[in-house]
Amino acid sequence: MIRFESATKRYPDGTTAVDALDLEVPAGRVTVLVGPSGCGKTTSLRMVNRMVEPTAGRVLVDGRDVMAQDPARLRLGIGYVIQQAGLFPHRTVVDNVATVPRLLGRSRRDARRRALEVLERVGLPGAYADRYPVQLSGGQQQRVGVARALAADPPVLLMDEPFSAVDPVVRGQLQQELLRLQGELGKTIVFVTHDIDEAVVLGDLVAVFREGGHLAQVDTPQRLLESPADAFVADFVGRDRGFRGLSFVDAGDLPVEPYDGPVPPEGGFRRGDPLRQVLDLAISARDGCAVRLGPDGRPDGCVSHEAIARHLRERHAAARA
Ligand SMILES: Nc1ncnc2c1ncn2[C@@H]1O[C@H](COP(=O)(O)OP(=O)(O)OP(=O)(O)O)[C@@H](O)[C@H]1O
Repeated sequence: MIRFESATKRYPDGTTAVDALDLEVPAGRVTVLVGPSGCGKTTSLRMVNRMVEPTAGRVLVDGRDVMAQDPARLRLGIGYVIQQAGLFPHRTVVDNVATVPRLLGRSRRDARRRALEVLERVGLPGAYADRYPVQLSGGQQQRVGVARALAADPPVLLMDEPFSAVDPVVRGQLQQELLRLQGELGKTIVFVTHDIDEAVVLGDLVAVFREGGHLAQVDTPQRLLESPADAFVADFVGRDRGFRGLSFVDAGDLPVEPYDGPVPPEGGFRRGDPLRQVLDLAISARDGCAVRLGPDGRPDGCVSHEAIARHLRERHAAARA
């Protein structure tokens, strides 16, 4: 677990980059720091591995003040991924990834084996190993950056806008791959982005910063979308937050009506699917109904968008009661 205790960074020119940050980053989860440009996200992230040293307050990793630890040793347990991967251009992909295991004293052969193993994990099989970074696409370079950060198997991973330089489609793929990888590895990840959609997709917890290095709200994505703490957060999470919030609501207890038609061209939904998908299906269907599929893939009911709206009204009333 990482804990910021009134962590503050003031620069000599008088800029307060981070102002008395109190934040608990739970172990084994993804915590996203999000906010407009210049609000102190990167500075907060870099206080974890001592690339930036707090001028007041403390940052603890597993209960130990980072300032009491040797920076080089501290960083061996903390992977770091940055925008545009930051790869060594004159080293091959496999050598880029093998750098940290080599630093940790592994033999050349051992480090290479480990590098190939993590490259495979991030979706880059052996064929890419001996290429140079310039011979890879932006998305592939980012994967190498992630592989390099994972090579020493650190419990903590710091990721600073790692997917901002790639196009939206590749970005979506990288996000899904990170979630899959995290499902297997369970690292403690601190992820910086200025994109609230990315924050909501990736975060178990989302910390919204406002200008001046202040924390505006820390919550689960669902709570953030449903109950922003104030007008700043509401504005930052965006106007369609109500609709996006439905991504976190399960369609399991939607009341369905009998249906004996075929599977419609737009497809159907299943019990565990998010309500956002069901509502979208209902709105796009010609008759205004989303078809539910049973475990055998055959339709077993349908729900109209009016019924979904009623269900949501009842849900809100129950939450208020
Ligand atoms: N070395 C420095 N000296 C003075 N001010 C600095 C220094 N480094 C950063 N800052 C200021 O600290 C504030 C926070 O910067 P930081 O990089 O943490 O913001 P950020 O939220 O990560 O922004 P972005 O999304 O644009 O990367 C900014 O106002 C920045 O100009």
